[in-house]
Amino acid sequence: ESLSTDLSALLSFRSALRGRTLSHWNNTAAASPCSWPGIQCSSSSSPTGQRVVSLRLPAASLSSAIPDNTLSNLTALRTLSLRFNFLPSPLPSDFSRLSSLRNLYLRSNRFSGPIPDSVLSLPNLVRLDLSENHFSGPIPSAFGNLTRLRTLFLQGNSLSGNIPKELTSSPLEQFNVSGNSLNGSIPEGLAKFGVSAFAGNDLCGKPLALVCSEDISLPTGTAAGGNSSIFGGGSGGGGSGKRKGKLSGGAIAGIAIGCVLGFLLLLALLVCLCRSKWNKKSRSVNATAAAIKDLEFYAVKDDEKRVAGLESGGSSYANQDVYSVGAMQLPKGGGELEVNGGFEKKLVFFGNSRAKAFDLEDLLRASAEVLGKGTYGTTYKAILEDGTMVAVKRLKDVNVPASEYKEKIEAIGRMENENLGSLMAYYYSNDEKLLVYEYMPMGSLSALLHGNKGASRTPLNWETRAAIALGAARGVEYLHSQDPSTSHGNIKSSNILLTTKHDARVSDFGLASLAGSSASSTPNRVAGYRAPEVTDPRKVSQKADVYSFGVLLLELLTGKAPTHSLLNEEGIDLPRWVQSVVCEEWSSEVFDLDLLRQQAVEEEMVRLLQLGVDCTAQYPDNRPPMSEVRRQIEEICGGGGQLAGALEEVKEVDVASTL
Ligand SMILES: Nc1ncnc2c1ncn2[C@@H]1O[C@H](COP(=O)(O)OP(=O)(O)OP(=O)(O)O)[C@@H](O)[C@H]1O
Repeated sequence: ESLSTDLSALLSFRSALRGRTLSHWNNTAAASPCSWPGIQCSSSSSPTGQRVVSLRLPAASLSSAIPDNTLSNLTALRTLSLRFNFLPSPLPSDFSRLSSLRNLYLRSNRFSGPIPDSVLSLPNLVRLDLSENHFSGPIPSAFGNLTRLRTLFLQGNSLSGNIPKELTSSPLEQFNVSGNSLNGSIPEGLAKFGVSAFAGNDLCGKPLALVCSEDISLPTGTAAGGNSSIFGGGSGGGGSGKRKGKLSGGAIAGIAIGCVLGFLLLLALLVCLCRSKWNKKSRSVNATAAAIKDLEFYAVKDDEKRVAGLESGGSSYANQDVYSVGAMQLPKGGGELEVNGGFEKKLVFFGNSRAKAFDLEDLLRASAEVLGKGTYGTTYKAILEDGTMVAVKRLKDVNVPASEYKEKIEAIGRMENENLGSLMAYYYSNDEKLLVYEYMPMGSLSALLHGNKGASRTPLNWETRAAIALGAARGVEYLHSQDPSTSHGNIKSSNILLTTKHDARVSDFGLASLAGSSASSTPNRVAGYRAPEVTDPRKVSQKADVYSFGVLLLELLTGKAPTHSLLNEEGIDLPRWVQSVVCEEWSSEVFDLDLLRQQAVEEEMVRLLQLGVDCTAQYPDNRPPMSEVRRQIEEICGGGGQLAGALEEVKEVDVASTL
């Protein structure tokens, strides 16, 4: 068994299932599947050699049953996440071959029937999530044999019967069976998981307020019929005639206790009902807070992209994959934000067509990944249950009153142009400000230019760069045309997002004026784009935008980020570096090597470079307006017709391999 066994297992899995993510699994590009989306391998220096150890395909539109002899051949697999798909039963019968499996996440699929024996025979399972499926029948007592099991999520199925007491022999730390058809008493050792772990069943015993009937021991006098027991003196039969027709002291006490218990039960039921209603209402907000705290934790802890759940670690709908990432444990339960003030606990959508396409609850259920931390907050990619992908920006340190905030965000939402990133919705509370954008699958120009330096990357040709420059110029020109005081304030390559056709969309506009004081401490990567006259980044202008756009043009042509180490070593910025080289001679030295291969377009490249230099003039008045910049780019690059041709060509490029 080796990586090649894993490769063929994955290929047979791919041909049997054909999901969205699987179409990016490219067997011709590499003999190793380790760089395919969703796959992680062990290091080649590990004792067993390089093997596939993690397969994560959340919300990948997988909808047919997994056949035998596919996944089960990934015998070194430790984590398998197939949550939020449409997978039906059965699991492959050879599933138990995955004996190294630690984490199995199958939440929100269409699995039905009894919980499969093959899962119960995975001896090393630590985390198991089978929630939100259609599993039925009893909870097998064999769970008790999984001696390492720490997380067991079975909520939202149709399981029936008792909760086996054997479960208490597993070292469970997380447990949830809510929303099934279970009955009987809750085994004592599980009471610590709280009411929410058991709600929505017919269960009794701690932690529920419903006391099991066998625990209610009433005085004997109340229980028996017989000739004189309840009318007698409680001693059974020997009552005097005087007492006939009267209740004995014991009977009265019994009835009184019965009444009190009955009342308590009723009260408990009422409390349960109210709580579940309240929980439903408040979960969204609390979960957002807790979830985002979780995500934040990851963003802070590790800059790498990590798959995380956008769900509350503390609620019954707890995180799953998050817990399997490395050895880190997320803080649980915490993160409850007290939200005050009159605001609507819902997403506010823009535009009619997309109105209410999803709600906050959907967003909270989405799986999420940190895309990056920017000036105004952290951005996450969230995959909704139906597969829709959105980018969610959590703003930090917003420094304007609510009314002004809403007004500004709504002004941003009203802007529509094919070269502007589209703001779909926002969420506002005192503690959380979220912006939901359309997700751009190709990522940013920054990633495209500087992301992949390996041999496998596809160089970005002149036509593509010119088309991106023109699209971005059109987007910024549109913004500037709204009002002389409207400006972007943060033009840079990570804010130029690309569609799969490499169309440029300018994003992040309008946020500068909302930012709090912390945004004024400029990170290096932003500083390179900033016009020299800008001292407070919150006070932006159209002329300052033109300067930043000029830096962007120079970046496109030189392939150097404004923070490039070469520039830092020389202690100068990109515009000055370009000028210093160019002044000596209009040499091709400045251009990206990838561009120099296209000798034929050097003249155009030089003209665009000159435009970049003009835009980055020291004095704002010497910079051309954006409409002029756009016009010149059109002229230099041959306008619509030629670019359209270039785009057609770009479509052919394997988009996945360009990043
Ligand atoms: N809608 C989106 N689709 C895809 N990727 C996005 C989207 N929005 C942002 N990103 C990417 O997420 C990352 C973080 O974005 P974010 O806007 O938070 O920070 P930034 O662009 O690096 O800095 P700043 O906040 O100063 O704009 C960036 O790499 C950005 O390109």
